[in-house]
Amino acid sequence: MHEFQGQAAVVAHAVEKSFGGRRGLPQVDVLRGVSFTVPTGSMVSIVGPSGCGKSTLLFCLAGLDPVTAGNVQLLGNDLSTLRPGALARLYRDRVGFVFQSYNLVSALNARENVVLPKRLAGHRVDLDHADAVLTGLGLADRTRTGVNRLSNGEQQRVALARVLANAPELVFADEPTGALDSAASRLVLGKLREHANSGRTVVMVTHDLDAATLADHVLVMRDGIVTHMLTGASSAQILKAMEGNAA
Ligand SMILES: Nc1ncnc2c1ncn2[C@@H]1O[C@H](COP(=O)(O)OP(=O)(O)OP(=O)(O)O)[C@@H](O)[C@H]1O
Repeated sequence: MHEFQGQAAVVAHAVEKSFGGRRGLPQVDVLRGVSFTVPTGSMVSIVGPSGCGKSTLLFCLAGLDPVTAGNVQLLGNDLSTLRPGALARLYRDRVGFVFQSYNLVSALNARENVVLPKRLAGHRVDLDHADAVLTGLGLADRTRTGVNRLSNGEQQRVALARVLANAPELVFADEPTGALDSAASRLVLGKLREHANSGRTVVMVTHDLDAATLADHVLVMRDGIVTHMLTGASSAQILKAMEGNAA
């Protein structure tokens, strides 16, 4: 169970993650043995009730938080042995993470936020390309606006543009439509779907079951485990799996 066919962009094997348990803090076991494979060129959604461990799983898969037990392979790299410099290079060249909290630089405008990773890496920056990516996300008239003057939904799209502008092989996105209205959500999801259609890989956490159906595969979680792995699922099928978990 929980195996997809195809070459793997991410492999999770018996992943466990606990917080606390030291200095008198109670131990919280958030991930309790999660195994699955994300095939290259696919889009995968992770759904489940609030607090079931979706964001924690995404951070562990992305190498941004160490696992307590088990193992993650990211684009063929074993995260348990990967040196910090190598992980930084993966993020510079091959992987992008869209944070739920955006993590934009508030003193810069939208286009400068988009080119910032390239600037920091000392690479040539292409502001016209940044504008084109922002325009594709409905932000044509916001490219030169300071991000501290943008709405939450606009900032969320700038954060996605910053990742997509680098065309990484693998994108992690934590609730990428959380602050968006339905029209902007459609734009964002369309771009993520396009990204996967071009042979790249997208792993997305979402509360929105309609959004989840755009993915090739849907992982349904409950209490730190993956209970269902659905392929080509409708929102009714996802809901049924989640309701089965709640019963
Ligand atoms: N650093 C931490 N220390 C202690 N507990 C944590 C920490 N991070 C997360 N948790 C706990 O882990 C559990 C899962 O959190 P997580 O954010 O992964 O859930 P989620 O499914 O993404 O929730 P939501 O849908 O509400 O965003 C929660 O009970 C949370 O309180």
